Amino acid sequence: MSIHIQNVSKTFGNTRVLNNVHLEIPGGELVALLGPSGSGKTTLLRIIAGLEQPDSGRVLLSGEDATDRNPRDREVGFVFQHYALFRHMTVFENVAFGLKVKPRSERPDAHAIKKEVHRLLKLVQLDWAADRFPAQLSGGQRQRVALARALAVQPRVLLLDEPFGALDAKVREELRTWLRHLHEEIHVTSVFVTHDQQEALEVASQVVVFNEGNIEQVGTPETVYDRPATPFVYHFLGRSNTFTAQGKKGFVRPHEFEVVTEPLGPDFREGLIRHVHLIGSVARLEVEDVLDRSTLEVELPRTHFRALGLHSQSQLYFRPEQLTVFD
Ligand SMILES: Nc1ncnc2c1ncn2[C@@H]1O[C@H](COP(=O)(O)OP(=O)(O)OP(=O)(O)O)[C@@H](O)[C@H]1O
Repeated sequence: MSIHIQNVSKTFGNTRVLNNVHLEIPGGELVALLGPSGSGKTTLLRIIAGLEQPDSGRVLLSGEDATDRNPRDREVGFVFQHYALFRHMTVFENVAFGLKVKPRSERPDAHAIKKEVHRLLKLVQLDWAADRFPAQLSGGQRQRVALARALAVQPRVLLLDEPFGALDAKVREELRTWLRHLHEEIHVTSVFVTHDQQEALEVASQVVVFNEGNIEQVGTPETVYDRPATPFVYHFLGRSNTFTAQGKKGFVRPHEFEVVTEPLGPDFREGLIRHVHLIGSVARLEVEDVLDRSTLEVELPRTHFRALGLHSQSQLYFRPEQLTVFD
């Protein structure tokens, strides 16, 4: 199901949270709403769900105006950051809940419900946990139950609000990959809110970058990272240095420097390593630019760092391989 957001604005008190937002999400995409805290992502998600009304503008689902449609009639599934599972129900009962409360005319019989719940639990790889209670599961497992529960009513859109926000880094990473695979399997239009750049870039097919109630850019992860439309997008998506080369001021990402131990040409600058952080396979260096005494962040593969024989206080030469300039 496609989602069209047309000129949506929303104000709470004196704060304009969404400012004439326009967004088109084709059916079957996995879209990340990415932006800093308070930029309006959750509000837009709630407006799509029908949990919040826009002050102006429209929401179209599959091309039909759904702005005044009740949340129940929008066929959306919702997963929140804090797994809102029923604690007194088993995993099976939690997933079955949405099916059991359907009006009698639409409700599947007990046998069909059982079959469907087991199919969904297999999909989220938790079939073995059907008889457990939420308290007997890890955070990541509970979040997968929440997802199975949201999918049980066969939503045409899946909305996820910081679904992995409350989990530790390792589990988050596993669930990212898992969500991407799941989406490849079921292909339901999905929109998730995150303030984590890495998460958006790794999981989504399209990334929507928010800033203070405005959309700064919409594009594939590659596009928003490699061709940011605005300085905000550039800075929000990764670490950066301000750098002036040949009279042009621009930005350079830490890994976009070429580092050598001898000046190979006139465009190489001299630097001094002030500090070395070894982080996994990467060496992150604080480098003092001898020319203007500014400090730059430079990253290179640890193996390359070793091969150059560098260490703290070493002298080196560097030049940007890429300078991003905004007019
Ligand atoms: N029901 C409400 N009443 C009043 N203010 C609200 C309400 N909901 C949200 N806001 C305010 O609107 C702004 C945007 O909130 P929103 O939750 O959409 O941002 P967000 O980008 O999702 O941020 P976060 O990642 O922190 O959730 C915030 O300043 C928030 O305090």
